Order: sequence, then C-alpha cells, then structure tokens
Amino acid sequence: MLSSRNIFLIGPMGAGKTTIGRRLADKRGLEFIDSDHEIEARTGVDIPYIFEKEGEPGFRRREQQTIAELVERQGIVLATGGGAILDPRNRQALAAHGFVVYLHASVEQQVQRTARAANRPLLQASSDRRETLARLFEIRDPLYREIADLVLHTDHRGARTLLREIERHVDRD
Ligand SMILES: Nc1ncnc2c1ncn2[C@@H]1O[C@H](COP(=O)(O)OP(=O)(O)O)[C@@H](O)[C@H]1O
Ligand SMILES: O=C(O)C1=C[C@@H](OP(=O)(O)O)[C@@H](O)[C@H](O)C1
Ligand SMILES: [Mg+2]
Repeated sequence: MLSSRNIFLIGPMGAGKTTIGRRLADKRGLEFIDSDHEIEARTGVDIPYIFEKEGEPGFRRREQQTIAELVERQGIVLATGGGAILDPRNRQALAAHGFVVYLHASVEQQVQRTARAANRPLLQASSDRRETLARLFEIRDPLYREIADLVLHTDHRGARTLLREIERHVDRD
C-alpha cells in the first residue's frame, strides 16, 4: 500500500522540484501542490508581480504563511520554491511534517535548466545568471542539507530514474 506521508521537495531553481513533484504525485495518487502556484492562486497575480510590488521580503512572508498551512495537510507532494529553506520556520515545518527530498543540481545544470527563466525574478534581474545561481547555491546548499532526509543528484538523470529513487527511499524509511 502506498503511504499517505507527505513528500516535500526542496532544492535550487532548475533542480526539477515542480516537474518531478507533479509526476511523483500522479504516480502515487497524491495531491500535488507547488507553493509558488499556490501563492499565485491566492493572490491572483504572478510571482514576478509580487516581487515588483512587495519586494523579496513580501514574497517570503507570503511563502512562509503558505508553507505553514500546507504542511498541516496529509498525503501531499509539495514542491517548494528554491528559497523556501531560508526561513528557519519553513525548515522546521518541512522537517517535522514529511519526508524531505533535496533535489540537487550543479550550478551548470541550474544555468541550463533556467535558460527560459521568465518567471524567476531573482534571475531576471541579474546580468550574469551563472554568478547569481552560484552565489545563491553557496548560501543555500547547507540549508537544504540540514533538513534533507534524502539528497538526490539530478544532473544527467531523467525523471523516471529520479522517481524510482524517491519512491524506493520513501517506502523504505
Ligand atoms: N531531471 C531533469 N532532467 C532534465 N531536465 C529537467 C529535469 N528536471 C527538470 N528539468 C527541466 O528543467 C526545467 C526546470 O524545472 P522545474 O521543475 O521548473 O524546476 P524547479 O521547480 O526546481 O525550479 C524545466 O524545463 C524541466 O523540464
Ligand atoms: O530560489 C528562489 O529564491 C526562488 C525560486 C522560485 O521557485 P523555483 O525554485 O521553483 O524556480 C520562486 O519561488 C521564486 O522565484 C524565488
Ligand atoms: Mg518550481
């Protein structure tokens, strides 16, 4: 029987949280929620617009409130945004309420997978995407690791392989 345990995906932009999360939920018959999409649904505007009007602090406030509510649910796959782990309250909430998978990607892969990054304001604003992603990753990698139950390297690995790996660990844990 498939467990109704929550699965939370964390990791940098371009790691595949949204893509893998949706497929994982489908496969396990769980509800898929992406915290960015949830924030957009609640506000009726997109993420870049929130950054423009309220700055990153405004977005982080909304993200924290949204995650605090979502973790209370059961049987969900939650794809978080790459910066969700910056807030210690989010780290605590995610660690306490589900199985946390860190989808790891090298900076080079992050650069490639965010090439069409029109909806990622932190990258839109930067003239050097590689430098920005490297800087963010240096700060965030230890925070992802701090709460990860599983660290999964995604470079040159397709969705099917990653799904199989996640399921193997979730069911065993
Ligand atoms: N394992 C993978 N191999 C190749 N491409 C991937 C993989 N995971 C995601 N992608 C692609 O990378 C891009 C970013 O994926 P996305 O799920 O939006 O990442 P995130 O939500 O972590 O920022 C998408 O175009 C997606 O199709
Ligand atoms: O890394 C970040 O700080 C962000 C990542 C984005 O989500 P993805 O990681 O799904 O791209 C989104 O939450 C927002 O643009 C900020
Ligand atoms: Mg995403």
